[in-house]
Amino acid sequence: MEAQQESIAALEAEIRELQASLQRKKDELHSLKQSTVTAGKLTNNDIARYSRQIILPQVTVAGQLKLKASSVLIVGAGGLGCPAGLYLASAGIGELGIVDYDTVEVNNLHRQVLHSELTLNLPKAQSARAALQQINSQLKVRTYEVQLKSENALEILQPYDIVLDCTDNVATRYLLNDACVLLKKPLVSGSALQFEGQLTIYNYNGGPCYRCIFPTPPPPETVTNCGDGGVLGAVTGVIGSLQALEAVKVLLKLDGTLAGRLLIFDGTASSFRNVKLRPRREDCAVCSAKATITKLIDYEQFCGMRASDKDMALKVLQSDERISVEDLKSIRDSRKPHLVIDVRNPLEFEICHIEGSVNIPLKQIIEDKGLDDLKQRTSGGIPVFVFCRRGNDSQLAVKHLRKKLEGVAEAKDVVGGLHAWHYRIDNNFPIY
Ligand SMILES: Nc1ncnc2c1ncn2[C@@H]1O[C@H](COP(=O)(O)OP(=O)(O)OP(=O)(O)O)[C@@H](O)[C@H]1O
Ligand SMILES: [Zn+2]
Repeated sequence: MEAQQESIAALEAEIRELQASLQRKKDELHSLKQSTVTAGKLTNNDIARYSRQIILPQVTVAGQLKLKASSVLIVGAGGLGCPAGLYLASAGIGELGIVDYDTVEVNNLHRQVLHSELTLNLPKAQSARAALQQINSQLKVRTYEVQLKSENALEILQPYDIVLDCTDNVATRYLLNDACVLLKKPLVSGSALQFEGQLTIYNYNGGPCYRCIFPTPPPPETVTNCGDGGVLGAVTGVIGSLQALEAVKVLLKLDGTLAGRLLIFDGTASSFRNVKLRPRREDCAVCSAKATITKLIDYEQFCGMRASDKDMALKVLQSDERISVEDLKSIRDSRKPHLVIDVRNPLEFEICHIEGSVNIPLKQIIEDKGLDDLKQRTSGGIPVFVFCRRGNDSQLAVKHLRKKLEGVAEAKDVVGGLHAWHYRIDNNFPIY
């Protein structure tokens, strides 16, 4: 029995090796065909337009032809995808694919430089295509107004030479990694948050894949996105532009790419650092000979972010421990005594807050710091209503406050937070 299993495993390994070798031959054939099909076909316009890069010894006419025959898929037309798209379109890449399922919001405009006031509320993929074709009418752009998922990823990625991960969530990072490994495509992966950015190329030139570096996903509650943590537009501009640069280097087969290295940009100190990444993991779940992932999986579940799990984690309260914005509005209108606590950080509190509310950040509540006068302020059973931006942190805060104020006063979570207040009570109250 054991001997049989060993021969099955050996045969499977041999098949994988044969498949890899077949793919290498296919790639070789593809580039040979490309070089013959495109040889000597720069138009006068191309020469005039790209002359400043054609005269670079690393590019030359041959290189420009390679770029013209290349295709790049940009996943995410946000803070990173926009600058990356700009430079790829300008460089004379033949075809760009753009995947994004979102629409342009006003809070995108400080960094997502392909979108504008004219394209607010339009699908980002459409808005990006229009902007890119304005820059370069020769460029072919294919848009995919869908969420990239296991069901569609292989089909969408298949036609492209290289993929840019310009998204903002861990599940899509694993999905793109696995799809690129299965399809044998390089993945230029960028990220930016606050004043810092990072960049590398996975699955290229014998370098590691994303799973080699991060075999298991981080706990969902430790992940911060731009919406919560903030980001400076120029920082996404730096990283997105570098993603375009790395893609061009890969397409031109130049040395010195970031495969096997991670570039870290610190915008506060204006410094770049290079960190050597660990080599490919011999037992990597997707890129090694011992791979267990041979087709795409459920990435939201893998990353522990299934909507139901997330809801469970957040639903820490019973319904009588919460209040709707409408009911809170009636209490405020009737001028019954009450206390509104806002648990966002002080910088966010400064942006906007409900009149008369008191700012006690969630961290302080969890650590039970500076809450001493709260019992006094609520004595006689003055009810406490807790706000945050969208109604998640406030639930956690209420859980703690109810223990703290037990026997003194009742604390309730305001369902939906300040967003609900804006949409259902007062449109003039700002949201962000
Ligand atoms: N699986 C996916 N399929 C398609 N597009 C995706 C996927 N995951 C993320 N994106 C897109 O990637 C882009 C990332 O952009 P960015 O990081 O600037 O954040 P944002 O979602 O636009 O803004 P914010 O985080 O501030 O609300 C977004 O436009 C988002 O729609
Ligand atoms: Zn790997």
